[in-house]
Amino acid sequence: MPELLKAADLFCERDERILFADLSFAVDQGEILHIQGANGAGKTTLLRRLVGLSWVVEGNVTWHAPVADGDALDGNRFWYLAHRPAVTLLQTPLENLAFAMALHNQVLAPEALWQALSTVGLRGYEDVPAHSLSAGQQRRVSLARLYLDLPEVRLWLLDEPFTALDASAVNQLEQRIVSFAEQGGTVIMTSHHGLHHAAVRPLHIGAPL
Ligand SMILES: Nc1ncnc2c1ncn2[C@@H]1O[C@H](COP(=O)(O)OP(=O)(O)OP(=O)(O)O)[C@@H](O)[C@H]1O
Repeated sequence: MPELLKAADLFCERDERILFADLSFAVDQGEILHIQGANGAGKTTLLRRLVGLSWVVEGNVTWHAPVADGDALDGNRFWYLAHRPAVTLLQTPLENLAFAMALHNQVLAPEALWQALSTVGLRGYEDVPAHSLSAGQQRRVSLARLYLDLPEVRLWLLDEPFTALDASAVNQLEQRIVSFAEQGGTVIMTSHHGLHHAAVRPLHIGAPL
């Protein structure tokens, strides 16, 4: 079976500093690729390149089909949760989640959205504007997408998903990531937070920590 995602000979230079060079790796189904590195090492830049949102990384990325630099992947088949939670502050958590679904050309029953929000601890906050939520609650709005049942979404790209979460939410997200991988899903994530499981494969970029 071909790898789900393959990156070859990636090279990135910013402001005359080489962030990474000759970087090659592949990710298979059921794996969790944990991109690690110091602040500024280029983790977000790399993740954006894998999704096709970066124009500054040379090299080849293949996700079943070639993904050119600046050529976004088919968004219906993966979740990309960026470093900042993509939450529209004037919308409620429910509206944010429904909008994310619409971008995926999906319509789920409202009960499924309520359930996902409840799972991430936002019961009672479904209908308040997101600007009145705390940083951790806004992160949870973004993470609620990971609790929707979308069989065609087999890849998650998560940029620092644990940011602003309390200990129990960190624990819950760890378990969710692991169970997704155990069901054959693939996760590529950046995090300064350690994740310990047999399915985790570290990928270190930049100078040794
Ligand atoms: N738009 C930009 N223009 C110029 N340099 C940039 C730009 N975006 C990022 N950089 C630089 O690229 C380097 C890598 O940034 P990136 O956000 O990928 O790092 P990171 O490893 O994700 O860091 P952190 O752990 O702090 O989130 C940084 O030195 C940053 O200043």
